[in-house]
Amino acid sequence: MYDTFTEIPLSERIQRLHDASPLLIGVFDEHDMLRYANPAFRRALGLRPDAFMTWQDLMRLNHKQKVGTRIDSPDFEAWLASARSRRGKLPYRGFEVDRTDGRWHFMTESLAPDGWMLCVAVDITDVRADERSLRADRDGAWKAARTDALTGVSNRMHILQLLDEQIAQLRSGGQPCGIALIDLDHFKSVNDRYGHYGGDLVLRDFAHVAASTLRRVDGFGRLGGEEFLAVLPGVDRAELAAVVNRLHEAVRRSTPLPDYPGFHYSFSAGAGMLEGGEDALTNIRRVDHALYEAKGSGRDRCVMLT
Ligand SMILES: Nc1nc2c(ncn2[C@@H]2O[C@H](COP(=O)(O)OP(=O)(O)OP(=O)(O)O)[C@@H](O)[C@H]2O)c(=O)[nH]1
Repeated sequence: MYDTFTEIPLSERIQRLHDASPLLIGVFDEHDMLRYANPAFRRALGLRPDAFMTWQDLMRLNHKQKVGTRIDSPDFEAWLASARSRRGKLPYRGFEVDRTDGRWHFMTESLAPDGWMLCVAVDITDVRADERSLRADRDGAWKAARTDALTGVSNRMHILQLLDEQIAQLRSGGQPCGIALIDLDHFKSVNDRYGHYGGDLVLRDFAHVAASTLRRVDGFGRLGGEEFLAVLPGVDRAELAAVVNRLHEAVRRSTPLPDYPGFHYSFSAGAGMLEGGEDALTNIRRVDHALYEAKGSGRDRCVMLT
């Protein structure tokens, strides 16, 4: 398509506007890999013109080089897990971002049904600065209310809320959704042998491994104790089984206790497709039966509901 006055192709005109704009414009694919970023986006996040990476690696780079997004948390992995638990879960959201150079951005995320995401941010450093600390406190409280303090993933309330949203989607004719109820095996003996602190390290490791294995659109939260729930929109039974299988393999490779490099742990899972005709707790009860069966038949396995 051509601009009628100047004969410049519209796509090129849009490209030039992006290149010159102080707006940060970035596009991530369904695997959260950066696929497009305009120069302002690259400058703000300290990215070279030819660099493409996942959002997680981008945040790692920002944290290491102290550029771009300000990440003050002493536990970077917990910060990452917490940020991921909210990232790309809604069709649209906007939030304020604090940068290491003292500037502030209002970042928006627009999600397409296929998982691609458009991120556009505007500099708001000079706007309503007086109320910023108030807003930051409010946002901090909002996040804390949805985050599991030990592992950084969604807490019980937040993951059940994500589950409710998927049930509502299903009821309005939306995509299918898989769920997996996961329980670490023999966790009491992990605590007995390595102490409560050792047990906590294992819980954090599992949350980290799961967050790295699942997709951005997936929900993942700790229901309590050593029990977790994964919510996987858009998968069928075979894909659901493959995801849990990948998680099993990743956990088998993991060595969460630095003082005991030979220590490994496992989990059992019950998994199935979400039923739109049932509420969240009834759905969880169904996969809980499968989890019980997985425990009873030897652990370190997943039982899929038919
Ligand atoms: N370290 C630590 N332990 C916890 C936490 N929450 C719950 N636990 C412990 O997790 C253990 C769960 O034990 P059980 O429910 O008996 O199950 P299990 O030993 O994992 O055995 P199976 O589930 O049958 O494989 C208990 O010892 C709890 O004290 C926590 O936040 N940190």
